[in-house]
Amino acid sequence: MQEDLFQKSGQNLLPFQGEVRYYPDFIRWEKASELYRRLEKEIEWKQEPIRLFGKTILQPRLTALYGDPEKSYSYSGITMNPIPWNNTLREIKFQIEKLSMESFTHVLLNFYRDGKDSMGWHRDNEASLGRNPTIASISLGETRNFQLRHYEDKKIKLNIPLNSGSLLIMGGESQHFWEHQIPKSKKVSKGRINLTFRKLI
Ligand SMILES: O=C(O)CCC(=O)C(=O)O
Ligand SMILES: [Fe+2]
Repeated sequence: MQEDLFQKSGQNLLPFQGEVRYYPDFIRWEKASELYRRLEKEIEWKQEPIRLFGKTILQPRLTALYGDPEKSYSYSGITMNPIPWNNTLREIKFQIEKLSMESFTHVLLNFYRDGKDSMGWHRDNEASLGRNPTIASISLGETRNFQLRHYEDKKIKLNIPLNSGSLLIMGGESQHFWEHQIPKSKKVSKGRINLTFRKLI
């Protein structure tokens, strides 16, 4: 019983081969709503084309990259040049770095306008992230399901509903052995903003 009190957040949710830690109440609810409203307005959202199986399609969500100006970030056949940090993002970065004791150089932002927006199965395993990257992910707005499955045995699956104000930290070997996605949802009609803080080396 007692132990439950201390395990509400931060314990490793993966059974093996990596770490995924969830902090459901990292930002309190009213503050999370305020940050959502600010970021919806302030961020230079774009719908980027990507190459998938030899075809060019538009991503089913809006994105933006902010961060230290000297490094660009390439994934799924696109290269993004970062926009310099703004105050809202700097404030969130500061709080995450304090909790995780890691430092981050960039944040990739995703805006899922409604349940039709999504992100398919992938691993964040670009060489520019280093061997065992720590990725810190903030959720604001509507709750969406974050699904993980083992890369080799795809039957091993986890579902984590990410609520507004939550922080999810992926680390260790997780990007080698686990892939993740945000599936489409018929139940969701409002927006969710996600921020994934990364360290590019
Ligand atoms: O929206 C999310 O929670 C996941 C985002 C993600 O996986 C990514 O940006 O690589
Ligand atoms: Fe990802």
